[in-house]
Amino acid sequence: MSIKLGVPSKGRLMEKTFDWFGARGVRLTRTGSEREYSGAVDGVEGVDLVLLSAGEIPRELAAGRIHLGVTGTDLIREKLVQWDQKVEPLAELGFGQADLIVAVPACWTDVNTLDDLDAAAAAFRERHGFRMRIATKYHRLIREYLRRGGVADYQLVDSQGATEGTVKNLTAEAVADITSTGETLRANHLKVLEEEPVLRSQATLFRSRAPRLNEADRLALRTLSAKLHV
Ligand SMILES: Nc1ncnc2c1ncn2[C@@H]1O[C@H](COP(=O)(O)OP(=O)(O)OP(=O)(O)O)[C@@H](O)[C@H]1O
Ligand SMILES: O=P(O)(O)OC[C@H]1O[C@H](OP(=O)(O)OP(=O)(O)O)[C@H](O)[C@@H]1O
Repeated sequence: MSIKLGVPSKGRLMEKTFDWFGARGVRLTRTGSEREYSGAVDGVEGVDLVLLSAGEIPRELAAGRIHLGVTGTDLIREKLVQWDQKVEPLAELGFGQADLIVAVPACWTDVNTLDDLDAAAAAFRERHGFRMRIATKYHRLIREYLRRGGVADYQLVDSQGATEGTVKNLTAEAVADITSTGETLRANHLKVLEEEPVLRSQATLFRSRAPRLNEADRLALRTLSAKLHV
């Protein structure tokens, strides 16, 4: 066996993850053609690179199919029930920072807080005969947040991407999504509720609590952890 390190297979998270490891003397590279999902780890023996969708890394860590993994804290908390029993955060990587927020149309001038949203949701149901739709891919986190915030009369509709477009497309009245610069929200005439974010997320290196390691793997993991100072 060997230690398996899961990292995002594309985009900004992949590049910045490669840079973060590289700065600590562990070189991650993609091997093969541009479209082939295989990679290599130089600088430490007994560690394999596994390129995965950021969204699948939580599940792979929980199952113990990878020993270490880089992904956003938002995805860990959304996808793993009792996440802290399944994975341990080893280091925040200082990129991929984004807030999970709830946003409503900017023209809803009297809706600025969760209390306002609750009132608007009740009025919406009264008027339209169905519950206000909030588009998101963060079903568990948002349901829990709205329950704690006392918002009741709503329904979640699933949106796996381009979530801010759902309001214009008339498939939702509000959205709950990740934002960093706020540009996508502004461009789609949405405003964030004046509340603490549901969650502040960033890219983080996690260790799986699942696998039992043999002596060689334990040594490889110790060597890697020492290099990374985690
Ligand atoms: N605009 C952003 N700025 C910073 N981080 C972001 C931004 N959008 C998303 N992220 C973070 O990037 C991580 C991956 O996001 P997402 O699940 O959207 O990945 P993806 O690029 O669609 O990949 P995949 O579809 O392969 O899972 C999440 O942890 C998320 O918080
Ligand atoms: O606040 P901003 O800086 O504008 O960033 C926010 C956007 O970034 C993410 O989308 P991504 O680009 O990952 O595409 P997606 O819609 O497919 O998730 C997120 O879902 C928002 O749409």
